[in-house]
Amino acid sequence: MSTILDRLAEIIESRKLANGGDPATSYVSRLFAKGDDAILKKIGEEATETVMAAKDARVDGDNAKVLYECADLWFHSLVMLAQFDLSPQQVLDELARREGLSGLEEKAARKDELRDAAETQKHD
Ligand SMILES: N=c1c2ncn([C@@H]3O[C@H](COP(=O)(O)OP(=O)(O)OP(=O)(O)O)[C@@H](O)[C@H]3O)c2ncn1[C@@H]1O[C@H](COP(=O)(O)O)[C@@H](O)[C@H]1O
Repeated sequence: MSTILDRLAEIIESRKLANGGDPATSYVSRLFAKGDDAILKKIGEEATETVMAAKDARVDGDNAKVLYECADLWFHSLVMLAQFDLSPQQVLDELARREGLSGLEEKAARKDELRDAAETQKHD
């Protein structure tokens, strides 16, 4: 059974100009026609709006606005993934790969790697 992420990704893919998408009738095609900068600008805007909604929710208790803005952010992230020929499944696979790996352990391992790389450079 396909998920909403798969179905949306499929619709978004069909909106690419190369697949017959029409900027006159489709918001997504319009974004593709504008290109990288317009898509990335939307991600920045939607991320900021999500942060602002979350901050406001702590004051006015309107958690629904957080959901609404987060949906906008996820949606535009799907458009960005399609622009780079990536799929939501690949993001889910990356999350699955990280399953059970503590963020703190991963961070410590990354620091060790950086330290080792710096040591190697010093001795080169
Ligand atoms: N899920 C969405 C979706 N979520 C948000 N949006 C649009 O994203 C935009 C969000 O931008 P803002 O909140 O900043 O509002 P705005 O001021 O209108 O935006 P801009 O003028 O800056 O573009 C709005 O125009 C929303 O309508 C979406 N547009 C489309 N979809 C899905 O994508 C499908 C294909 O859409 P079309 O390509 O338009 O047919 C649709 O059937 C939906 O399933």
